[in-house]
Amino acid sequence: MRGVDVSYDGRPALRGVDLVVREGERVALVGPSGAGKSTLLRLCTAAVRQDAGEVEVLGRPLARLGAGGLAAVRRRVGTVHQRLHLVGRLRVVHNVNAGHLGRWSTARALASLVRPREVETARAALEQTGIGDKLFARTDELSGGEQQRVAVARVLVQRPDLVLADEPVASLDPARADEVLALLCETVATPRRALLVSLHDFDLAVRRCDRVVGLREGRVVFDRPASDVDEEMRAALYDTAPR
Ligand SMILES: Nc1ncnc2c1ncn2[C@@H]1O[C@H](COP(=O)(O)OP(=O)(O)OP(=O)(O)O)[C@@H](O)[C@H]1O
Repeated sequence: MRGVDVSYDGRPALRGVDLVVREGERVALVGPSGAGKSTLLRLCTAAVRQDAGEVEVLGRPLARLGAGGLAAVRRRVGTVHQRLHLVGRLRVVHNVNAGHLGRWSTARALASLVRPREVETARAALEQTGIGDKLFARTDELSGGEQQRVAVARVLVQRPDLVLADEPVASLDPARADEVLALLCETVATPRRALLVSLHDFDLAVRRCDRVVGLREGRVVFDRPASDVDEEMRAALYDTAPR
């Protein structure tokens, strides 16, 4: 992103944001509520459009792409949203298999709703997130934390080049949060992939990611390797005295 401004109804949400995420990097976005983290993530799939500046994703300038070009980029991007976008009345296996939809034909996708395909792949992804036994459970009968893990399993089967995750561990207990974030980091641990993840847990961001970007009131206030992040930066971000 270069010089990106976004506003909603004239109220600025991002101001002059510059951000580069390179292949192989795991980058955390941290900052108080309303800082613009979700907006920044939504820019990367053109779910939100900038008022000024440029957004390039996987080498493609989003503003200059037509519907086909945008769809091609989106197929290579996996997302875990705050709202999980799961279909509650479907079995878990179908929600995990939604990760294949960019590659499957419509006929195959419909057939899979009747008789699920790639069941072992879905099971393996769920086992990685710790809920292998929920493969055939109804999704809306799972707890919030379990549903969050279904959304992560969906990204695991998609194997995208870029993972965008908006608070992907918000409803998990600390131990599970750490595990699931580690898993997301692992899915992109190949040279050509990357992860951009917003987190409320500052310590988790520093512990698990390569770089930490602090956002406040729509501006980048720091962008540093995790090993350089210190208490002063945390304090500046959340307006608290250093501990
Ligand atoms: N669809 C929208 N319409 C109007 N204003 C919005 C919309 N989405 C976000 N905003 C505003 O833009 C600003 C940035 O919001 P955003 O959701 O990007 O922040 P955030 O850092 O992700 O917050 P949180 O940590 O609470 O999720 C906030 O002031 C928010 O109220």
